[in-house]
Amino acid sequence: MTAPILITGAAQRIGLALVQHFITTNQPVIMTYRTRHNVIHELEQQGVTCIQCDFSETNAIDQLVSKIRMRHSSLKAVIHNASSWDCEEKNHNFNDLFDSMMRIHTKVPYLLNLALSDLLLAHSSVSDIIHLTDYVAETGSAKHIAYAASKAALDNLSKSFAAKFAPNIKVNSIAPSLIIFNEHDSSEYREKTLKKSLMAIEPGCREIVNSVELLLNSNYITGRTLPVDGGRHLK
Ligand SMILES: NC(=O)C1=CN([C@@H]2O[C@H](COP(=O)(O)OP(=O)(O)OC[C@H]3O[C@@H](n4cnc5c(N)ncnc54)[C@H](OP(=O)(O)O)[C@@H]3O)[C@@H](O)[C@H]2O)C=CC1
Ligand SMILES: Nc1nc2c(c(=O)[nH]1)N=C([C@H](O)[C@@H](O)CO)CN2
Repeated sequence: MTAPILITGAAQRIGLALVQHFITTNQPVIMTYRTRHNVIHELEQQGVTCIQCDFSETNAIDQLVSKIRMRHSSLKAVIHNASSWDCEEKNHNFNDLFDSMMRIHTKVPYLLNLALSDLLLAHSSVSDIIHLTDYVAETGSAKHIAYAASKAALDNLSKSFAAKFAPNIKVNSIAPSLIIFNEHDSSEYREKTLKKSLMAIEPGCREIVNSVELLLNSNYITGRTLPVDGGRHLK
């Protein structure tokens, strides 16, 4: 029985694209969702283990880990995708904003990596941890200050955990810039955002699927950050 891949926050967009990709490759998947989107039923019908989990709740991590342990004795990979793109302009309670950003983007991956490390080590070959960070982890963001700081902390976890778990577990970050817009994004915002990168396109989720597969298929890349940003750093 092939060990499953765990993907957090995978009921929509990039996380869902990863789940749907692994279904096509017959790779078992455990996914977490906060909101039970309509797609969840379909995923369950396709054999995906779907676990409801709101990481803002105190016991969420312990409950998730125990549910995983009840069914599985090893894991092929853990992909930390769950995220909240919140900002100071929308949330003026800066104390809460900072704590929620750090919790979902840094504390949850940190605690899950430590709690699940024995299942990753039990995998029959080298396993993987992949953190979805962000281009702004490197540059900062005046409009998403706490968000960017939390993603920078998440990126730093890749270095520490890579050193701690080598050679049995590879640990890397993927740092995207624009991958997919949100439905509510205005045409002005879209136009402005597209101009931020050299490629000037909205690449779509396949870019992240390809990046995840590259890391999973490597025997040598660890402790690194894979930038997926259309050359934004050269604009
Ligand atoms: N989309 C893009 O262009 C870019 C994305 N990224 C990163 O890539 C990853 C995927 O991005 P994208 O698909 O846009 O992500 P989304 O903004 O669509 O969020 C993904 C999921 O995270 C879940 N989530 C949010 N907060 C919590 C929580 N407290 N507990 C549990 N789940 C939670 C959401 O659940 P719910 O459905 O209930 O809201 C959502 O389904 C993220 O880490 C993001 O930061 C980085 C740069 C660009
Ligand atoms: N959790 C999320 N994080 C990010 C999103 C998103 O929709 N959800 N979107 C972006 C932007 O695409 C940005 O990269 C370009 O404006 C960043 N992070």
